[in-house]
Amino acid sequence: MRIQSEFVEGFGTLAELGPAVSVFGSARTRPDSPHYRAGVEVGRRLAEAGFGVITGGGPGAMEAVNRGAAEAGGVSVGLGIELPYESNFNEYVNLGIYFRYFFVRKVMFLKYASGVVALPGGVGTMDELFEAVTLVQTGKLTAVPIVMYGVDFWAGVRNWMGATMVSEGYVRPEDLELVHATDDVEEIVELMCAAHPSVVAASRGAGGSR
Ligand SMILES: C/C(=C\CNc1ncnc2c1ncn2[C@@H]1O[C@H](COP(=O)(O)O)[C@@H](O)[C@H]1O)CO
Repeated sequence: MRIQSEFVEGFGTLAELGPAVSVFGSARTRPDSPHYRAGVEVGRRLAEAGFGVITGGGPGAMEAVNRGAAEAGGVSVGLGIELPYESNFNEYVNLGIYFRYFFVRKVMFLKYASGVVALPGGVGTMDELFEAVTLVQTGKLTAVPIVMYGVDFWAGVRNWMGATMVSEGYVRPEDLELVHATDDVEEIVELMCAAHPSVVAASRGAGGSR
């Protein structure tokens, strides 16, 4: 059965991955944009700190993050998705798996994530980000840092959650603290390192930059 084989292949391939951060973001981010440059920096700094990256393996922000990680010598995972039109891994993926089913792929994004970062994006990015928030909020996923990169970009969502969801009683105020927002790539790396001190120690032992 195709669904079962996708789970088996995903678990089998990723089980030995080591610490990695799942990074989501728009397929449409242009290579000449500040958000693409930020994605490259996120990938590069996470790799230097000892974390692999996991993206959707596609273009835009996914490519940027894979590029930064691969160029820094890190593990650069792409979880590709079969789409009605042709889609390939971006050239910076060095460990790739293809999925037909979004829901199987989403399990893989989070089961192997030591943290989650959302770069600016559209509905796909929102879906992946809020899946992570929901699983941590409900205790189905061990709490890991979840970061929105781009304070201005995400401000509307964050403000609405506070002003409407919390005040209507649909979200607990403390649940807002599950998600950090920053414009600083170093803060992302610090959050991941603080949550996973063993990665920092191993990275130092291997001659890493931290
Ligand atoms: C639309 C374009 C390419 C689509 N290719 C994708 N390949 C892999 N993963 C994708 C793709 N499109 C969306 N995703 C997933 O959703 C997130 C981005 O969605 P958004 O709506 O663009 O924010 C991303 O994290 C992927 O996991 C253009 O060439």
